[in-house]
Amino acid sequence: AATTASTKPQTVFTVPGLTQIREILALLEAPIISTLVARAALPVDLSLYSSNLTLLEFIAPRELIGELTGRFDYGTLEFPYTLPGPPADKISKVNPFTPGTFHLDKFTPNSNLTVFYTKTLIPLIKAANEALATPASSSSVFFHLNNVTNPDIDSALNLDATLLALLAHRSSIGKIVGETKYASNVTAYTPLIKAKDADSIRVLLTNVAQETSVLTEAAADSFTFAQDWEVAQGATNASTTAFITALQAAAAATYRELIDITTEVEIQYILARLD
Ligand SMILES: O=C(O)C(=O)C[C@]1(C(=O)O)C=C[C@@H](O)C=C1
Repeated sequence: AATTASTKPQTVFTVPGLTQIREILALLEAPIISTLVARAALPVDLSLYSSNLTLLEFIAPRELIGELTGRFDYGTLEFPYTLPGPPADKISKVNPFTPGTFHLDKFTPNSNLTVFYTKTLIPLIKAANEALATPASSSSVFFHLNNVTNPDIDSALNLDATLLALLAHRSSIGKIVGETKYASNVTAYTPLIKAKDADSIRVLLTNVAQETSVLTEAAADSFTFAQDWEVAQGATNASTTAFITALQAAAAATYRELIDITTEVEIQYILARLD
């Protein structure tokens, strides 16, 4: 049999099982929460996220260089079928899930995420930062920079970009979760896809117990990471500070949004599965 085999090596990747893909989602939680905590240790200047959207101006050239230098040319999603591009999400004008794209290395592929980040999460991060036991004029927890008009803006924007990229990456894995769920129940999904019945697909793929478990883990880890920052500063009441409470609120909002967007990506993916 070996002599008749194609000379072209061909790897067939199997669709991961639900346990496996959930483990991957779980492993992304620590970097997300720890970046969130590190970001909350720096001040938030709201003007960088509102009128002129300086954060997006900061990110745009990085994305452009990534594109021009081929850093996003990592190939197509290697599953045993042709992946169609799910349609644009409800805010984007352009398709944020281009055919074959898996990692979505870009920082801002999903407008829902960007809007959530700038409008909802940034105010929560600001509240957490202001609850830190540090002088209001200080630029950071451990040191003081004397240019108060520039409170470590570049560090803050770098952490914003990293956090956005992690959130985008986690959400894009919804495509794989979608494939896992479709593959394990083709007979149930097929008629719903043919009927374009997004609501029933949502009901079929939602798992409230798993969501509770994901949210509980995020709450526990945000507590631990935030407490570590307080301990490092020598806080005596390190487990009950306003910073920890505020940080946990930010983490809870982040994970609620992540589950919602991941669910939406799963639905969009499955809807296009038979195209
Ligand atoms: O683990 C799953 O079953 C998923 O679909 C992923 C996920 C999540 O984002 O963590 C999303 C929707 C489900 O209701 C539960 C969890």
